[in-house]
Amino acid sequence: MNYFTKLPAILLLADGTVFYGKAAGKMGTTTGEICFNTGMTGYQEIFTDPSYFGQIMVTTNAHIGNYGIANEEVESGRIQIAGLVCKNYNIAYSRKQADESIQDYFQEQNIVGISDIDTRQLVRHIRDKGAMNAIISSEILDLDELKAKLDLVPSMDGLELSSQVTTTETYTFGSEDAPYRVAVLDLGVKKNILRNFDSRDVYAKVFPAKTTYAEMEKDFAPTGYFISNGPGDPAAMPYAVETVKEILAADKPMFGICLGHQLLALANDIPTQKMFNGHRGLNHPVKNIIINHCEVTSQNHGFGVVPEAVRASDKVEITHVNLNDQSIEGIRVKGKKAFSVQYHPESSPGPHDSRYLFDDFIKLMK
Ligand SMILES: NC(=O)CC[C@H](N)C(=O)O
Repeated sequence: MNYFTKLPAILLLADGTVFYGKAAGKMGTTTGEICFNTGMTGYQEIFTDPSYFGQIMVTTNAHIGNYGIANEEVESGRIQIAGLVCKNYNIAYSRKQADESIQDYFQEQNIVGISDIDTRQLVRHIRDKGAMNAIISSEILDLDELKAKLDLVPSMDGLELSSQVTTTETYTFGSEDAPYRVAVLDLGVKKNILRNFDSRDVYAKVFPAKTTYAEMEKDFAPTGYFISNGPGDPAAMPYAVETVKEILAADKPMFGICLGHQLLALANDIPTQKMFNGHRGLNHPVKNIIINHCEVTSQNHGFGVVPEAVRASDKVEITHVNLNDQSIEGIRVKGKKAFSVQYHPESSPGPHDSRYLFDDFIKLMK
């Protein structure tokens, strides 16, 4: 795309609302569940977070692309969002350290976007109407045709997506002679989680989503297990719930983040539910009720554990609560070495308040 020519594009929501904007990224059509992230920075980390697979991302920060793309600043090997909706899509960038422009990056990876959208109006609309599917196109400008395509897109509710983003082969991260060995069940793991392990003397081995507990034990004999973040509906992942149950039965140290938290709840008979609107941003206040301390957290989830079921459970206790909506942000399993949080302590991007949870996991493995 020439810097000066902006071609038309359309964003159609499942409730029939239409936004007209300009083509960004690859010319084409894309679909997914629309969601918004309120972070003021870290767009590249957001684009490459596998938890966003299948979702069209609305960025509320007014400028996207303005500091360019740096090859190192990724959370996985590729862009995972299904599409981008933004206000100012900046092809020119300011940072000397950047390797390329957002436009080259999106074109290389076949990502379709739309810019020049009033994202404040759009976000207020989604906030009031709740999560829904959407379609972006810069090639089909006929609304009936777009609607027909959008009608075919499955709901995120009930969708298993981890098997589409997980590694196909096992790989290791960190130094082989590190004192702790963690088996990572890769449901869509972010690189910064592995970096946080490495910096704490952990040798991690990453396993495909459908690896069983027995296979991980036999192959790696880990000191502890990590259940990763990832996309999709946790209730559609009985295979992973089974693995978590087996790790619990063997009473191995276990830490879960986000999707991993939801699976730890499911393994303790606590159901999960789709949220009206997810939590996605870098400034969500969470209270650690064990030490009576507030953390500002990085979040990205569209499902949650059912709070009443957690409160009624005699198997788990609540460790963290969201101060905006009182949702359950952390649990630990009574009598076991297992705990989890709904938010992202590795926070890439985001504040580092919650990194102590990685240290807590190390203590459990000591
Ligand atoms: N970041 C994550 O692990 C997200 C978990 C789950 N897919 C959700 O949207 O709630």
